Amino acid sequence: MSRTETLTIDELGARGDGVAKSGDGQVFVPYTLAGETVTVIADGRRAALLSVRTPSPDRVEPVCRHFETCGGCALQHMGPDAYRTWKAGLLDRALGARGLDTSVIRQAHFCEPRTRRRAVFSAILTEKGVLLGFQQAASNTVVDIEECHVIAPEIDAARPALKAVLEPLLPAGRTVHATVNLTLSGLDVAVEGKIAPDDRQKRAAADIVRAEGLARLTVNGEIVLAPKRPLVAFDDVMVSPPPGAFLQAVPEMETVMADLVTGHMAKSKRVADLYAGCGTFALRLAKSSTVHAVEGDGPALAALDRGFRDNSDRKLKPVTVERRDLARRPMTAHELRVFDGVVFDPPRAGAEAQAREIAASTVRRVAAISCNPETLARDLAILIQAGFTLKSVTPVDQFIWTPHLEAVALLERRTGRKRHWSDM
Ligand SMILES: C[S@@+](CC[C@H](N)C(=O)[O-])C[C@H]1O[C@@H](n2cnc3c(N)ncnc32)[C@H](O)[C@@H]1O
Repeated sequence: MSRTETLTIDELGARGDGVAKSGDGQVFVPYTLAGETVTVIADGRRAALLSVRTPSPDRVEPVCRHFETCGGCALQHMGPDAYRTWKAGLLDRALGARGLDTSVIRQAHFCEPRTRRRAVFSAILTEKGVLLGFQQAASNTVVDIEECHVIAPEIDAARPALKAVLEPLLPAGRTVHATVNLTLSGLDVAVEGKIAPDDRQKRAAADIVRAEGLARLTVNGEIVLAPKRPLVAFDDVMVSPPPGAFLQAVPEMETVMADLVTGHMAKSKRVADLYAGCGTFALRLAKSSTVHAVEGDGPALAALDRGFRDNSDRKLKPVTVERRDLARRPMTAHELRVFDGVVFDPPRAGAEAQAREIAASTVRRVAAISCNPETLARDLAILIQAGFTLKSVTPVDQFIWTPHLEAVALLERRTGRKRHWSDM
């Protein structure tokens, strides 16, 4: 049953919500800051903010008119200094909770607003036309945004064109997702959802794609029109990503991460790049090492492979590819014996099974990239137990105003383990 309460916020939790004591337990209050006294409507452990009675000195006016309605950002009400301290501290907390050495955490890198080159919009056709934006926090409601301070200006400016493309494709009332990647050739738009547009609908959408100068439009993986081949550059290696491809969110932050990874692998002759995507790291590493790229997504791996073959003038060392589900079938310690370096960059759930195999292998140098400090800390602990030393961990904030934090960890050990992890 919901109740109105006045609470004092003790701290921000890992998801950016204020945490307050209430009765015997804790209550989480979004859009609050440590030290604030707030009035809320609480329902169990969640509470909705009614008013801020005593604002924190760190409180600022949010830059976006949709803040608190659109579920995209959680922390625009926090001043930049406090935000940066809190954000970098997420890594400190996650590593500290596992008893790991936090003194090796390096200075964080922060992206600027309006730099994200990949956006996953929600869209729905209503009586008012197409609504395009992000889903309200903890709800299916699509917030029709009129501005966004996170995405690149090219994507923000294309919102009317995107609505026009979607209008002929959408049945009324059906929510779809449109992944928009800003590529060197223009916008690559991949629509996914329970829709099956007929030829007439696709022709109408294609006309708008052409008129608006979009690079490509696909619906559920099928090309509607591709006037240009979408291209991205991993340094000077050009790759054509598949529809809706995973790309690191902010190009400048990708460069920071890639420099860390390639610098750490500089002495490794044979590198395994696990969870390789379209080759963000693999194709850069191939400048100085032979690379075996392993990835679960077939189209991403095909793009990586073609990127390698199409860039023969870049004098890359050999790159081999393998499609594999690394959660179910991690590369074994035995398979890893031929590599002196391993890079792994898993999704949020981390790479526990894979980390155990690396721990049991003879691999001596590892770069672990992660967008989840908690699973990263778990996977690092497995490696450290097996004799690796954590040389550095660098926080990279490419998800401004959200509680998501990327990090690059670099590890080394003198000799590889001989025993399997199950012996431990
Ligand atoms: C965080 S992305 C990193 C991609 C790439 N390293 C990059 O920087 O662009 C994680 C990648 O893991 C892949 N992936 C997710 N689950 C996987 C699994 N079980 N086995 C293999 N690859 C998986 C995704 O398709 C995605 O390409």
